[in-house]
Amino acid sequence: MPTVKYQKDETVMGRWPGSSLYYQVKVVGFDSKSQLYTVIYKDGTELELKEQDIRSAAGFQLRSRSRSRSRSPGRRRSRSRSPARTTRRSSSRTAAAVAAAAITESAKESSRKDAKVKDTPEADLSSVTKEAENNSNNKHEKKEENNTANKVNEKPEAKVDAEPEKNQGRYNLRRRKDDGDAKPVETKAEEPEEKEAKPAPAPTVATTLDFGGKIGAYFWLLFLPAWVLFLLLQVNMEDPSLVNFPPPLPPLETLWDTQAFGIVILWILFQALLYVLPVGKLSEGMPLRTGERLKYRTNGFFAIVVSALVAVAAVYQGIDLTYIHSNFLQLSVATFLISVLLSIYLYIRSRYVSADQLALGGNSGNVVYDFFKGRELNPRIKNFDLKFFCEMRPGLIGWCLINFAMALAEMKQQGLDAPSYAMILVNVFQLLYVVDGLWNEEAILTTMDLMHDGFGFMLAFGDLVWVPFTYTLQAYYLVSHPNPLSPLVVALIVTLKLVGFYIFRKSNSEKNAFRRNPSDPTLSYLKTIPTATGKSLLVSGWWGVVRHPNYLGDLIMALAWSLPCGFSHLLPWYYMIYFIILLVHRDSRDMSNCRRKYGSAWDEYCRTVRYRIIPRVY
Ligand SMILES: NC(=O)C1=CN([C@@H]2O[C@H](COP(=O)(O)OP(=O)(O)OC[C@H]3O[C@@H](n4cnc5c(N)ncnc54)[C@H](OP(=O)(O)O)[C@@H]3O)[C@@H](O)[C@H]2O)C=CC1
Ligand SMILES: CC(C)CCC[C@@H](C)[C@H]1CC=C2C3=C(CC[C@@]21C)[C@@]1(C)CC[C@H](O)C(C)(C)[C@@H]1CC3
Repeated sequence: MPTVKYQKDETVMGRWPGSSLYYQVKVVGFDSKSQLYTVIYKDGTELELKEQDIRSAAGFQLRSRSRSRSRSPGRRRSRSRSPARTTRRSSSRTAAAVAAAAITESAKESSRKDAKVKDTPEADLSSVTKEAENNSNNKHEKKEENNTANKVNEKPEAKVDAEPEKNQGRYNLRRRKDDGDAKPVETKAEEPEEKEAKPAPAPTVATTLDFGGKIGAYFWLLFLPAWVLFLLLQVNMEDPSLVNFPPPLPPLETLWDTQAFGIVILWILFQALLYVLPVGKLSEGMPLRTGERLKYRTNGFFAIVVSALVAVAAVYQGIDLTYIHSNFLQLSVATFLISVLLSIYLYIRSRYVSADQLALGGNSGNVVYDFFKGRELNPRIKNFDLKFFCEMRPGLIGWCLINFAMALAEMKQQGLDAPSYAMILVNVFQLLYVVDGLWNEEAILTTMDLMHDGFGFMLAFGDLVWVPFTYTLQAYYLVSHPNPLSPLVVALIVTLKLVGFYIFRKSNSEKNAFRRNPSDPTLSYLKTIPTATGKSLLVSGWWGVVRHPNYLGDLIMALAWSLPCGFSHLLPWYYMIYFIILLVHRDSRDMSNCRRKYGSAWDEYCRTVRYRIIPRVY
């Protein structure tokens, strides 16, 4: 690296993304194209930093022991702490607040003592921790070794970042061992120093390819639709056993039905209309890399109530909803076509958006992989958020409508006056799940899909086809495979469902409330681990039991959905099996994302909370 400021193997101070904290790092390389330095932290975390976020080690001066002794005890304690320590939240100070305090206090102090500090680039954490600890009633008693690196807060930085999360975009976080063969497709020229307050777009490059990478993307693109077709053919059979493989294929021309296509289009338009109505709350999403917070119309509960009223009115008007049962294959093919067209549109438009609008994972440079995974994080047509809409409306509410139609089909086919217990349980359980999701619609804004994943084929197909046409298999199965249940069994299954629901709801609400307002007084009893990004991790409460308590609750509920169908066939257990695979994979995706984001703080969390989903088992 002949013409660059910092040399390979040089030890320097690198700013941690989104904060004004500097750590000792080693320069590993420099990319002249992107003008980024690759640096490695002591804990092995590798980042790419701009030159302006690196300082020479000599420019920093760690506070000497003798000097620190003259300070208040609160100040002294703070310096020995690592970014990955466990703290008790008393008066609700969290890492975000600590980081904010670090920034604002250090800015205030630097202007107050301008004359004194101007030419003394001295490292200082005291102003940060003073405010933080005062606010937490000095309960931060636990001393821990700094297992990341020597952390210091550069005092005389005039343009400190008021919102840590705003700055994430300037860095490309990756671990050395995760390096894939992905090529950077879009990087942005370095912005001048003066623009630091408004962060530059992210050099969004997918370095870790999920789902088996490029080859995997080809596989999933072919396999997922074929699998849905297989399931739908299977459930139509009298004996849907794997022994009867392959199920007989209907003539191809019968798969297409223009009326079915029209019905699906009308349904999506109807849901879109309900979504844009100025009814309900406008909720703010999590801060994006640019610092912006998008607004979402969270009127999902209103949408499902109106949809239910329309469905019931339609039945009273003599419209035969069992059409859905008898034309299930045709409806699914029509929806599949729409999801493919939508994915193509999404991919094309993603080629024209700026780098800071891309998701970190779907930008590998490989067309097929990016088409599958999705490139753009929040594709919108004006205020109409396509990802949010597809995830929460047509498919999710369609799931309930289809279940309802299956109950009517069961009554018709079995000659019943009312649906069977099993059908009622499946309908009510899944309706509760969807209604709960829509009632707490705001909580979706802190989930992986909304915050991190791009919108491409996987989610478009998942939301529009996978959810309504495979999550309804239990109800479909019951139409022609009755399974009588005794009241005791019903009671046991209901209890199981309620237990699962309680865990699911409580844990999701706890995390959502914490992410939305880390200072929420109702959460002040919880312990947290601050991270160097400014966000904290919950380490007690539900998130202290296992690392994904919400998945645990969801799995228990899935069990309660399959049990009413009995044990005669594997098909109604398909959801349970698929869901275990999905959540285990999702958990490991989330683990590596969080490991990359939070470095040693995440390791600390994993050491404290040892199990992923099931306590003492997994
Ligand atoms: N029925 C279905 O088909 C499916 C249902 N689901 C359900 O959807 C819900 C959302 O799931 P999903 O989006 O996968 O993930 P989560 O809602 O579990 O979100 C994971 C994120 O939470 C944050 N986080 C993780 N640990 C902590 C902690 N200790 N303290 C604070 N924040 C933490 C991290 O984000 P950050 O730190 O960046 O905020 C992490 O990336 C779940 O209930 C799941 O069961 C999911 C998939 C399919
Ligand atoms: C096609 C692939 C193999 C898998 C695609 C996965 C998607 C179907 C799921 C990814 C995350 C989802 C969520 C829900 C539905 C399924 C998908 C889209 C969810 C909306 C269901 C209702 C819940 O209450 C929820 C927590 C809001 C769920 C959020 C995640």
